[in-house]
Amino acid sequence: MERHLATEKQWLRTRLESLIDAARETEQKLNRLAALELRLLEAHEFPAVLGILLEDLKTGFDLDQVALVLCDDQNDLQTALESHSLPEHWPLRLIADPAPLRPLREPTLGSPGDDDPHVLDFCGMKKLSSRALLPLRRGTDPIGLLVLGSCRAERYSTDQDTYLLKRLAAVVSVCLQNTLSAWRLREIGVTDPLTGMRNRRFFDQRLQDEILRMEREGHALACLFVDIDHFKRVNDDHGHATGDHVITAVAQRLAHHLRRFDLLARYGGEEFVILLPALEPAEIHAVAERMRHQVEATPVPMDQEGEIHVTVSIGAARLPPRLLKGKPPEQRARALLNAADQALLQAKESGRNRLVISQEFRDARLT
Ligand SMILES: Nc1nc2c(ncn2[C@@H]2O[C@H](COP(=O)(O)OP(=O)(O)OP(=O)(O)O)[C@@H](O)[C@H]2O)c(=O)[nH]1
Repeated sequence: MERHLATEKQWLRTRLESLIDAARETEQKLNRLAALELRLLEAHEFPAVLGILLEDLKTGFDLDQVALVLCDDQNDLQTALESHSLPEHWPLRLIADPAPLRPLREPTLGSPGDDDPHVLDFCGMKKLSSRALLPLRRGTDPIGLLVLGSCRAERYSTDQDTYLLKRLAAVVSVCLQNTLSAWRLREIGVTDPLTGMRNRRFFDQRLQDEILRMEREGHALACLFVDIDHFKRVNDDHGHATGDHVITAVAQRLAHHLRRFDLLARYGGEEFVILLPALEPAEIHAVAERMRHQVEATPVPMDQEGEIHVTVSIGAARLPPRLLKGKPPEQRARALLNAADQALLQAKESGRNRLVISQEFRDARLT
């Protein structure tokens, strides 16, 4: 009898210890999940949010795959992501039409099946033994799908409780929406509403960055001021709305000649400013001439009243890497802008529809 009791006591002790171990493990998991959610809520930009989801979640929770599908139904998420140059190996797919995600309303656990949305083809679902599909939603609208995958079949089974996964999906949904909203707000603040090009505020920030970059990388920086000639006449003869249309068309013609990392901004009224890093004097001359010539040669078609011919005057300056080296970036920026502005004035005074390159630029040719 005594022996029997001792065995039972031992069995109970072992059982209790294993329950305590399981509870401890669950508590640790909960703490890790809470910490990850907190980091997500504190992250404000896409690289941070996506890095937490696609890398930290995978390593921190011992998963074999974490992939993300996001709906880009307003066509700007791609632009937002491209502005950050994210790692190419991240398993991330954008879809324009959220329809394939609509049937998924709750987390779906178990082994990958033929019913899984076909938009998951990209993330190697076939190699997984179990997966959790977490629908991301704004109210009832799908905004994406988070996939957690494992090579262990028991990791996600159909009978598992989904409370924590639902909570994670809700936090991820809110974070992704907030990040996109913040990006959209920032974009509005730095975009010219008429032309869709960058505005002066963005240009001023970028100019400082480019000056610092030129110091680091040792290349030159060119600035072009471009002003539509006799623009007042366009407004007077055709009305303000037509004038707006012409400003937008000229902006598009100028933008056509830029490289990915050049910058075109509307500086004000009918004046644009362009930054061209790392170009030789002859290249600056060539690109500015191409812009001037294209505006002259391509009249702006109007809806009802034929087309409008306009020309532009361009003032250019190039700050060579060694010029004003060691001076504060603001001083170098001001010198570059003043030189380009003076050149524009000369282009206007000497007859318009022409390119003038500042004296600094000519001096730089000798260095
Ligand atoms: N439609 C339209 N007109 C604008 C806008 N901003 C400024 N303008 C007009 O642009 C004209 C600029 O005129 P001016 O600065 O006298 O210069 P200009 O007639 O272009 O002559 P030059 O620059 O000397 O060749 C003014 O009539 C402004 O009212 C805008 O956003 N839309």
